Amino acid sequence: MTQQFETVALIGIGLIGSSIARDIRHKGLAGKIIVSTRSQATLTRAQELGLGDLYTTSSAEAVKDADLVIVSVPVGASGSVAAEIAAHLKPGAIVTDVGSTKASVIAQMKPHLPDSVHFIPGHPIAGTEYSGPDAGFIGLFQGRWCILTPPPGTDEAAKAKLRMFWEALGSMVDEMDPEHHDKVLAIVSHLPHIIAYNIVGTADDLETVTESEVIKYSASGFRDFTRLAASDPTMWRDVCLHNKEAILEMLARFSEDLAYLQRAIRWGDGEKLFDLFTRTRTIRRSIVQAGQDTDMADFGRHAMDQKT
Ligand SMILES: NC(=O)C1=CN([C@@H]2O[C@H](COP(=O)(O)OP(=O)(O)OC[C@H]3O[C@@H](n4cnc5c(N)ncnc54)[C@H](O)[C@@H]3O)[C@@H](O)[C@H]2O)C=CC1
Ligand SMILES: O=C(O)C(=O)Cc1ccc(O)cc1
Repeated sequence: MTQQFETVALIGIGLIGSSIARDIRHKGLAGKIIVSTRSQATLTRAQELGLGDLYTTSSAEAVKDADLVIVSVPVGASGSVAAEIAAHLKPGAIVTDVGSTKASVIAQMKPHLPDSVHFIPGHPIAGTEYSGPDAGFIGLFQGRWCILTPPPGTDEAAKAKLRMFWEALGSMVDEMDPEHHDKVLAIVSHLPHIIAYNIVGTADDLETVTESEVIKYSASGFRDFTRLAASDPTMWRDVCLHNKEAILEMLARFSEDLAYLQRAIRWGDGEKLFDLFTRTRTIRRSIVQAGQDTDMADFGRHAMDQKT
């Protein structure tokens, strides 16, 4: 594939940042990759893995010659990263992010960024429950959606360049307004994680009652929840705090529907249960048909052998 950017700066080099680094290198999309992260230990690990060409703990230093800056940090840290890099960005650079929430990231970052750069927030809908630079792998974004939430009036050429970048990583790209993104992601991603954290927590509280049978028999539906509930605590704390309104709205809807289900069970209303379970099965089948059911964690474990 041909080079798309002279210099790319990656701020944050965990699961997502390091997967992007591996893909950029693998596909030859940039002349130079600059890796920056706050902690020296993570930076040293990124260097050992050979994820970039230059390494620095200073995000200001990292961005100064970059044509594309990708911020891949927990959403609660977006504002401080924007404040650190703002005065050092190259005019004409594209600044993007990969955060799981969008309205809050825009509110945190935009006020700091100069008009001389193109700020185009993004969110690849691809990941695993693992984190850190070792967890990334080539091909994470292949066949996955990436949602861009460009502010009104965003330069079309810059948007097209970023779109081409994600397409080169194998993604399908969509555009949305940030509030809509946050509502959609609240139901398809944030709520499932919160439900998983909750059910695993409840089971853990019951351990004295169940005498460790939860662990022993966990090759059942519970096991699927434990995968999601093993996701990074910092990342998911930030998602909850930064998509509060949409998550609370979806949780309220969820609780109402759960009460309906509870009532159907209490009153032995088999028809209601059967109808719901039939409807949901159709949804699963359409997801499988659309090819969106790959177990990313298994794929990740397999692909981690490839490294860079
Ligand atoms: N994990 C997943 O499955 C997905 C995560 N995302 C989003 O991607 C972003 C990054 O997530 P992951 O790569 O999974 O996290 P991670 O925990 O694997 O990596 C986070 C990186 O950010 C660095 N970092 C933390 N605070 C920082 C700061 N203030 N300044 C500079 N670097 C800092 C850490 O050292 C680490 O390198 C998050 O916003 C998350 O919401 C998006 C799609 C999927
Ligand atoms: O591991 C999983 O099943 C995920 O759902 C990965 C994921 C986590 C957060 C995102 O914002 C997007 C994708």
